Amino acid sequence: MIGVALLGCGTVGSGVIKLLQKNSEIIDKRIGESIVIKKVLERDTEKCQLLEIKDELITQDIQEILDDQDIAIVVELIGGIEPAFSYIMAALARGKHVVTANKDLIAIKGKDIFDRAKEKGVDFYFEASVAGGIPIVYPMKQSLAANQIQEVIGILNGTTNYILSKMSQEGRDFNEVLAEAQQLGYAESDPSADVDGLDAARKIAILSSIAFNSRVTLDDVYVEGIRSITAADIQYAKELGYVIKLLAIAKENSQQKIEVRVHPAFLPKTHPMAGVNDVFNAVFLHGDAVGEIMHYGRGAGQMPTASAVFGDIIEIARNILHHSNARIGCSCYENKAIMDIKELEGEYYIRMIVEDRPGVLAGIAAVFGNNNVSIATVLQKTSKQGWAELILITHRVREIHLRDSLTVLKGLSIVGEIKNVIRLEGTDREVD
Ligand SMILES: NC(=O)C1=CN([C@@H]2O[C@H](COP(=O)(O)OP(=O)(O)OC[C@H]3O[C@@H](n4cnc5c(N)ncnc54)[C@H](OP(=O)(O)O)[C@@H]3O)[C@@H](O)[C@H]2O)C=CC1
Ligand SMILES: N[C@@H](CC=O)C(=O)O
Ligand code: NA
Repeated sequence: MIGVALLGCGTVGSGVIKLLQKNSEIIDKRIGESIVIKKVLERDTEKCQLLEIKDELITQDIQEILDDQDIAIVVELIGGIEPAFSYIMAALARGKHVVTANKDLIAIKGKDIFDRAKEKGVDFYFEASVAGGIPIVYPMKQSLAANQIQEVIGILNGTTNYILSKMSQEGRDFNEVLAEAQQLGYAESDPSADVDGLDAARKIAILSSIAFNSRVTLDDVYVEGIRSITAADIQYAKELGYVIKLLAIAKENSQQKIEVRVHPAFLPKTHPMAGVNDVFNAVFLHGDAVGEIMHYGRGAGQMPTASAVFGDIIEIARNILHHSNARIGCSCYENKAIMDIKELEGEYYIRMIVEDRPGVLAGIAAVFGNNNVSIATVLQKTSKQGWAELILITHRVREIHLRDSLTVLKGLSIVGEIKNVIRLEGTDREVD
């Protein structure tokens, strides 16, 4: 028997219990030993009772779990930084193995946790923390371990992908779709973490650390969310042959600097990630040996996330049975610099309101030209009371030059408003 304690009986915790109730026979046969839930920490005991968990298993006291010698694996599913961090550190200190889905914690406190796990010779697994049910953490640490990873591009947040998909395909309103995503159990307890890009930033911090063997924390990630995306931007993207996705991007350049950012992006309709819709996530990566690969599946939701959590429990159980715990630890043995977003080079979509009269376009083009920004595409749209909407796509330019141009343009009387600026991604992809 391998004893497990669950901390938290919310969306994911309940999923883990349901999965064991449904598939315990097959799980136990695959491991060669039975997995038994010995305790569930939950402040709202009614939630557990609904799942037909025996009353005596439910506790509100973490000490009962820490002191129980029969509990080998602690599964943290309460979320947030505290008390999750203290509970995990205490469990590791007691020689217990830990599984978590908590990307908030790993992206900030990862180093402390990995150090403690190493010191105690125990396992710390976190597959569900990135892209929910999609296997990506373990494959990167294991199956792809012989590769130098050059880039990782992810759609890593189910809630925002669901919102953008519904806005794009059904023309629905942002707030209405967000409420639906919350209802479906996709969103974080504070959904601004999803909408403002923080959740995806935490996940790409974790993947970058694994990919480039250097600790990347949440503070290192440049972040923009999706609140600025309007129906007009989505429509122009379609007209120009793109879709808008919230992308999480990590690359290593030739000077071993790490570029790590989360922002909405225009992605060509032909890109493999352009068809990733609704709550689905995808991680697209390039390794020097494997070439391009894409992992695709449900990035949020009760049972997909429980699937990833349980995969970790099973792996640890096997390690316990074969006395092989702590085989796969943290691989951040380098200390690489992080690139400033202003050093970025890329193509940009710009939507602005300008005066609709002769010479205006030439004036705007001159500002861009003077700042080394070359324009690839210009569209002029609806003209209202002397004002027109101008859509521009740049060639590949330095972000600092684009920002300088926009600062000058904002000061011109011919420019009413810069409505939005969105980066393009995946336009230079070479298919090998
Ligand atoms: N939902 C998803 O699709 C995914 C979630 N995750 C991650 O999984 C974790 C859990 O998420 P999720 O299940 O959605 O969250 P929920 O809010 O549904 O569940 C968390 C549960 O933990 C309980 N809890 C919180 N603090 C304590 C505490 N101090 N003591 C006892 N119980 C506590 C909460 O009770 P109460 O309600 O009373 O606060 C709640 O029942 C998070 O880290 C999240 O980021 C990862 C991938 C996908
Ligand atoms: N809120 C997250 C849940 C999984 O991490 C998301 O929407 O992807
Ligand atoms: Na995962």
